[in-house]
Amino acid sequence: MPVIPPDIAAVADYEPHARQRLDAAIWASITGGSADEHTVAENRAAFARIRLNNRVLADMSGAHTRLELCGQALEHPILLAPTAWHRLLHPEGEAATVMGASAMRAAMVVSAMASLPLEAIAKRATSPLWFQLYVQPDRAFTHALVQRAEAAGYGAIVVTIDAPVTLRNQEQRAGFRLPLGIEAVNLRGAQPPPPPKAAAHESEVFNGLLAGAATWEDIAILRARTRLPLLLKGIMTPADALKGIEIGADALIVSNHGGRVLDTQPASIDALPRIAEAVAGRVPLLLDGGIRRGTDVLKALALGARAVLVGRPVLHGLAVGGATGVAHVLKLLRTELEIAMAQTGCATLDAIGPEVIWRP
Ligand SMILES: Cc1cc2nc3c(=O)[nH]c(=O)nc-3n(C[C@H](O)[C@H](O)[C@H](O)COP(=O)(O)O)c2cc1C
Ligand SMILES: CCCCCCC(=O)C(=O)O
Repeated sequence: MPVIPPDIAAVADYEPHARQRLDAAIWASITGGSADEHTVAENRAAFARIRLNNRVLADMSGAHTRLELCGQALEHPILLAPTAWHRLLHPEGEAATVMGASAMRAAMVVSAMASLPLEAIAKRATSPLWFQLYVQPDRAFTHALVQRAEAAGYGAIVVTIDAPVTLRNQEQRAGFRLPLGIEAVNLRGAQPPPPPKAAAHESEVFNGLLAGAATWEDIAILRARTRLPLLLKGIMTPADALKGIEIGADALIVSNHGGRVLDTQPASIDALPRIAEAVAGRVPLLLDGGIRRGTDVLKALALGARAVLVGRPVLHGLAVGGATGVAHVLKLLRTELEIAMAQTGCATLDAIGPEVIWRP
């Protein structure tokens, strides 16, 4: 049984312990963002800028954090964001993560790039599991993968739409390579993308990397093919949010991919209010990027999100303490959320509204 280091009082305290345990290139790969990492920093800075109003003497009897989302009853609004290759961080990989998530009754979004078979992960789950999809250049394979997730009992499909190409300089400088024996096992057997047609002087982005990239047309096809709720992850503008609703998405995830895609995008929490205004309650919004405190969860809910997802802190917990570390990270966040609800006089998630945000 791994012991949680005694100096851990908040999720950020896991970070130095995880760094100590991990190879430097793996650390760079999970911590890093895109290019100069302005958006990574901004995701945190934006939460810190938002101020809260306290409310005193509220009746908190019967207080709870339960909610319903995409047809599923959840104990609390803190989900595990999809993240690739958990065996990089712990020998049991996603099997440990899902046990930690289940212990805290947290819904987990399993990455298309998971390092264990999606069926094996599902067998260990006792809390809701959703499957995250990257549309593969091999579309027949993509649709078969969705069917596998349906058959294994996943409760929703989350299509990530913001990362057809990325620029990860910290990862490149550290020379990150997947170690032998760790791979995205669920993508085995997909036809590789067509070889780049570009000659040396031509664009390897337009003629190579983007070959087979998804478009809105693919989302419409997926919508028609799955009976599961379909979520789009990577929405950062009202225009894309409205397009997603038009195409039949059941929920939208406001996300800049933890600052790992387009550097100098705004913080996801800063993008949320305008998207919430445009969406006007037609579909639920979720948010990720920089959630490190229960007060961050409360702020996201106050500004229009129904739930949040957490990325890196879960990976830090996994690296330090396996399933126990994951469960502890979730427990810390949930307890902090409950404290923040008590201090702002909100007995339920529905009671968390814009008035908890302090305005000058
Ligand atoms: C190491 C790592 C791997 C990730 N892998 C995926 C992935 O496979 N699919 C995906 O949609 N998002 C992926 N993401 C993005 C997360 O789902 C999420 O958007 C982001 O981590 C949220 O920000 P946070 O880390 O500040 O909580 C990854 C993020 C990290 C840090
Ligand atoms: C071309 C993008 C590959 C990304 C693999 C996993 C992921 O999403 C990440 O952020 O890392």
